[in-house]
Amino acid sequence: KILLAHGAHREGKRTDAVMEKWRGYGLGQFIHWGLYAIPGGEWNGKQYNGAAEWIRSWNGIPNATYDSLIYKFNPTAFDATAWAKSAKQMGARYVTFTTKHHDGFCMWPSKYSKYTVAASPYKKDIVKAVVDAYDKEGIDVILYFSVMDWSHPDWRYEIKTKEDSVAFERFKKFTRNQLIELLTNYPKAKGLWFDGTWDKSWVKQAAFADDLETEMRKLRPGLIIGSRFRADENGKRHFDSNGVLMGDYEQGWERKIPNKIEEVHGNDWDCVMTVPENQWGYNKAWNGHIKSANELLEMTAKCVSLGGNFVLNFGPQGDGAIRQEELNLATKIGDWMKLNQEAIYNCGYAGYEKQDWGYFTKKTGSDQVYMVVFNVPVSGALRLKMPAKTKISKAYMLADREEKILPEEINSNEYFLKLKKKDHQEPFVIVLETGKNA
Ligand SMILES: C#C[C@@H]1N[C@@H](C)[C@@H](O)[C@H]1O
Repeated sequence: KILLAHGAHREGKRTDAVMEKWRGYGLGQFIHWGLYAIPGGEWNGKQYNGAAEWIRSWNGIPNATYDSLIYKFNPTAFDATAWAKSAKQMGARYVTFTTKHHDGFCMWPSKYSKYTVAASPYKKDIVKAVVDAYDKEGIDVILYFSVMDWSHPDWRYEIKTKEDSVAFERFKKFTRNQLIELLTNYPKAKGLWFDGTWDKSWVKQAAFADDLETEMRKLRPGLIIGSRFRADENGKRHFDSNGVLMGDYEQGWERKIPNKIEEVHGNDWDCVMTVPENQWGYNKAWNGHIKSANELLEMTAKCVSLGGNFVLNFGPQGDGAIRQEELNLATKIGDWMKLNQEAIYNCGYAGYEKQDWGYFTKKTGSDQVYMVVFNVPVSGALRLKMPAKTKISKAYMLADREEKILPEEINSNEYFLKLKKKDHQEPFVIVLETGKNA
C-alpha cells in the first residue's frame, strides 16, 4: 500500500442516513442552464458542432462577445416551481443544478465575482429559486460547480511560470470563497457535483483540494461529494494511487453505463446522461440520436440493477422554459414510474446473473426481487435462470398484482415464465417471491 497524505480517507460505502437515502434515489434530474442557453449552439447563423454549453470555447466567438450575453440574460419564462413539479411528476428524487459552468457565469449573486445574475437584467438569485422550489417538492438538491472557470483572469490550465503560480493562488482562494458561499447561502443543498477538475493546474493541488474538501464536510456535515473533485498527490483522479475511490460516489459514468457489477468496484455511483448524444446546455438543433422514453427507462433500470442512480439531463432555453420535447419525455417517464417505481426506488443489485429479458433489481434491506422486462422473446415466455437453490414461489405483474404468472420449472433453478400478453409496447415489472430451498 502506498502511503498517501491526500488519497482516499475512507474505504467502502458511507453508511450514514444521508448517503443511504442518496443510494436509494434511483432516478435524478440534471439541469444545465446558463448564458450558453441564449445562443443555443448557434452563432451568427452558424451551428457550433460541439456541446452547446461549450460554445464560449469556440474560436468563432470572441470571449468578450460571449461574456456580453450577461446583458441579454432576462429569462422571463423561468419558473422554478414549474420545473420542480415536472421533475416530481417524472419521479426524480434529486436534482443536480449548474451553479457555475465552465464559462464562469454564476447563477447566484456571488460576492466574489461581477459575472453573476446580479449584474444581468434578471438580477434575481436563480440558485435560491431552484433550491427552494425543488426542496418544496421533496426533491433533494445537489449543486454542480465547475472548478475550471474560463472567464476568471486567474484561471490557468497549467502552472508554467511564477506569474501563473501567483495568479492560481488567487484563483484557489476565489474557488474556496465561492464554495463556502454556496454552502452558507444554500444550506438545504445535500451535495456538490464537481466538474472541470481535469486540468494540470488543479490536479496539482492535492493538498489544497483535500483540505478544502475536509473544510466543506465540517461546515456541512453529511455533505455528499463525488470522486471528481480532487486528485491525490500523485495526480491520480477518482481512484487514488492505491485504487481506492476518493469521495462518496464514483462520478466517472458520464454518458456511459457499466455493463457488469465488477466495473463499479463495490462503490456508490451515478450515471449522468444527455437526451441527445452530447448536448447538456440548450441546443436549438434537436438532432442526431435523441433517446426515447423507453431507452431512458432501460438506462434507469440498468443503473439501478447495478447499484447506481440514473440522472437525466434537461437543458432549459434562454428564456427559462424547458423545451417541449424534454417535458414530453418527463411525462412519459413519470407515467411509467408511477406504475413501477417500487422496482426502482430504494433498490439495487440483486446478485443474480444478467439475462436477456432485462434487469433484476432488489429492494434494499429485503429479499424482494423484481424483473424489469424490456425484451420479450417471440415465444412469449421468459427463460429465467436463478442462483442455485433459489426457488420461485410466486411471480406476478407489478402493475396488476392479480395477473399471476405460473413459473414452469425446467430444472433445479431454471424456469419459463409464460406471459399472458406477448406484445408489450412498454417495459413492465414482474415481482418474484423467492424461497430458499428447504
Ligand atoms: C465535458 C464536460 C462537461 N461535463 C458534463 C457534466 C457537462 O457539464 C459537460 O459540459
